[in-house]
Amino acid sequence: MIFQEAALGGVFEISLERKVDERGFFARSWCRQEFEQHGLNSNLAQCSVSFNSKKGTLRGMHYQLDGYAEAKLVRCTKGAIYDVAVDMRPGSTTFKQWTGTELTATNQRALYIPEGCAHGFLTLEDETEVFYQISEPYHPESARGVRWNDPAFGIVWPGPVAVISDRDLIYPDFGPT
Ligand SMILES: Cc1cn([C@H]2C[C@H](O)[C@@H](COP(=O)(O)OP(=O)(O)O[C@H]3O[C@@H](C)C(=O)[C@@H](O)[C@H]3O)O2)c(=O)[nH]c1=O
Repeated sequence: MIFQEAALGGVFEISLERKVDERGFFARSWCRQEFEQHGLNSNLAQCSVSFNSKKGTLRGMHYQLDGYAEAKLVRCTKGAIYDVAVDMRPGSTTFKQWTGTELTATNQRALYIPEGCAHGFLTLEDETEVFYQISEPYHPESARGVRWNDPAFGIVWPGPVAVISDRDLIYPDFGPT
């Protein structure tokens, strides 16, 4: 696997290192040892699939509170997404900054999002499937979110939002509580 750290501390773009032959290729998509060598969280509590019927579906921006904070490895197995992480770690040098990248079934790239970052994506095609590996169990009581268009973060999305859950639509502006 090829690890490239993003501008947001601890976020990595991970590409496949393909071993190509006449049949196609073989490539490792997750490896505990390589994750540990790069200082990434190698715990794996669950894998999940998110299917999105329509282009312009936005899910996010989600995170879980300390104690249940998740590291996520996100991959697009059908279609295409613009995948975004926002740094929600007070004290981090990149607090409130964001990074985004296109993950597609064709580029086969994954994004690693560390604990303390909010995560979300916008689908760029109909019938897009996203595959997650997540380090911690789902704990809805600890789930939190920030709004996709909150000016506190200024995320620049590559297209309009057509489908979004009621919950994700109404997160209040981020600020001191
Ligand atoms: C996230 C999650 C949801 N669910 C259930 C709750 C609900 O009935 C249904 C849909 O849940 P949600 O509306 O929270 O799904 P969704 O909005 O797709 O939530 C996901 O968004 C992206 C951006 C992430 O980063 C994920 O970690 C997760 O938070 O699935 C689980 O059973 N386990 C899980 O781990």
